[in-house]
Amino acid sequence: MKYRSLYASMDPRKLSQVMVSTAQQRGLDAVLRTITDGIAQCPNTVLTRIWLAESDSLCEVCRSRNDTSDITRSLHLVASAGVPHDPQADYGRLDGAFHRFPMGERKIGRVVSTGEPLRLAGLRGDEEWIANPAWFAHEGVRTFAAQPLIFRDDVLGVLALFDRGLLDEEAFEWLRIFADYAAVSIANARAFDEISLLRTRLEEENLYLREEVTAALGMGEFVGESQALQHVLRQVQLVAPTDAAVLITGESGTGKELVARAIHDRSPRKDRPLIKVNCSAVPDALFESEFFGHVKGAFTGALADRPGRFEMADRGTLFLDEIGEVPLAMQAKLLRVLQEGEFERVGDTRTRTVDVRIVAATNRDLKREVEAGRFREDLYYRLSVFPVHIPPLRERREDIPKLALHFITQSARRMNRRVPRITQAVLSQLAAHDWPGNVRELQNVVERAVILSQGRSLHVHLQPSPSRERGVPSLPTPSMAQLATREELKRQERENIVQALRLTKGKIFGLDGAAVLLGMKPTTLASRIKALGIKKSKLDS
Ligand SMILES: Nc1ncnc2c1ncn2[C@@H]1O[C@H](COP(=O)(O)OP(=O)(O)OP(=O)(O)O)[C@@H](O)[C@H]1O
Repeated sequence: MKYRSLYASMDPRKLSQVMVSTAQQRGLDAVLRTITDGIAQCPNTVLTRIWLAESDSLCEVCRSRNDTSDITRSLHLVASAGVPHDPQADYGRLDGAFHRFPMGERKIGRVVSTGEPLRLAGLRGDEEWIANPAWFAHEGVRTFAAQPLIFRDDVLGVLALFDRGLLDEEAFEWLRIFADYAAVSIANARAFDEISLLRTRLEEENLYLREEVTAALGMGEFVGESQALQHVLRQVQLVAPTDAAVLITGESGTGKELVARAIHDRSPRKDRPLIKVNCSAVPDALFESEFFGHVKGAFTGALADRPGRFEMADRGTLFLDEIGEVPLAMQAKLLRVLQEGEFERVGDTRTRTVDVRIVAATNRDLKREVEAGRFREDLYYRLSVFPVHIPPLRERREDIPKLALHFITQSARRMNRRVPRITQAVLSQLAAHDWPGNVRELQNVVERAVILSQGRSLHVHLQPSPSRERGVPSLPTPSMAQLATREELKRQERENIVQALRLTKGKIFGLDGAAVLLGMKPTTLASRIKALGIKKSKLDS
């Protein structure tokens, strides 16, 4: 048997290369493999192995063997590599006879329990402690060396080496330095794995919560078929896949946030977060920290480092609601991050970079704000690359019945109640109202009405709408005080049904059918339609 140079084991240059390669790895498995594969390349190495102290339940091999009875820590073989004489032998296997050692048992266990290294050079192969003398002889093992892997006074495990050379003191010292370095890498890799796991868990949780919130608030679903809303939706489809900044304008409660979410959800950034800043809710003095974060001690109350909204939205979308409320001094800093993607946390000198798509919204006339000198013109143009305007509800009254029905169903479901009936009269009332608070006001009014209805017909209480006085057309409302002849009543009933059928596009059954609007059983309505000779084909006239 021909051996390589006896004293060339643990070549320091080779070891330092392995250290560099190890530093480039992140996860624990990769770090362990890099260490053992690296040492296996040193001259004379037969086999090198790492055992780490952990409980059986954390060990994959023990779990797969259903051998997780011992809940205390023992040593588990986690990495192995070598250069066998027999090319068929697999020295990378982890599940062999020496997979697990109880603490303190045999040489490996004792190195860990004492924290003392061990070097046994000049072995003959017949020493009493050797478990497999035939293997020692076959491989020509002359040295067994083991270094504890110690990180911050904690013995993590052991790095062991079976070598064909006579490992001298100096080489053994190199192995100790290497083991210290390996222990730090292992501890860091474990921390990295834990952080990755937590991050994945947080991302999953975040996704779950976002879906829950979306479902609970009925977000993401646009209701309404008016030309105006369809135009908005077409703009959303167009701009969403790009990275262009969007400025959404419209009165309060028109659905600006809904549009912002729709843009994000239809964009390539949809798997990253949409972070919202309500600029009207941030005190002037805290804007900078809110946007860019701060470092510990930057100001009174800055007890720890904190990332700002820009960092949180990295690779996602930042929704700046009420952008018109951002103070002038802050606008310059905002412009810089929009132009260069760079900023510093408050109290920090390090410049950070982010990749954020901006969607801003305002109910102010931002152009007028620019003219009045309250909003920077350059920032205005940066933000309004693609403007989207949502008209107020009073300019798209045809959306009101559908929206009302949508909110009735949604509220009833949320409150675990039967969906109350809504009559034509109530619908007329809603359609005629001016809705200064727009869709949100409609939603609130309907929600309140659903609570009061207790599962019966829906009644709403609205302040008289000024629109009536201005002669905005409303749906006919039958008056109880009016006396009518049989013929008039029949005509009114006919008109009423025709009106309801027009609103539902001829649909009788279902939650969005005319029967619900009229508060009738669908079968009764169907027979009335027949009796009154109403033809669906004539509804448009
Ligand atoms: N077309 C629509 N279909 C369904 N729901 C809508 C629609 N438009 C708005 N809403 C709902 O109305 C409520 C108000 O909408 P949103 O918060 O998006 O308005 P906003 O314009 O951002 O309001 P503000 O200016 O006060 O921030 C939300 O619950 C939203 O889901």
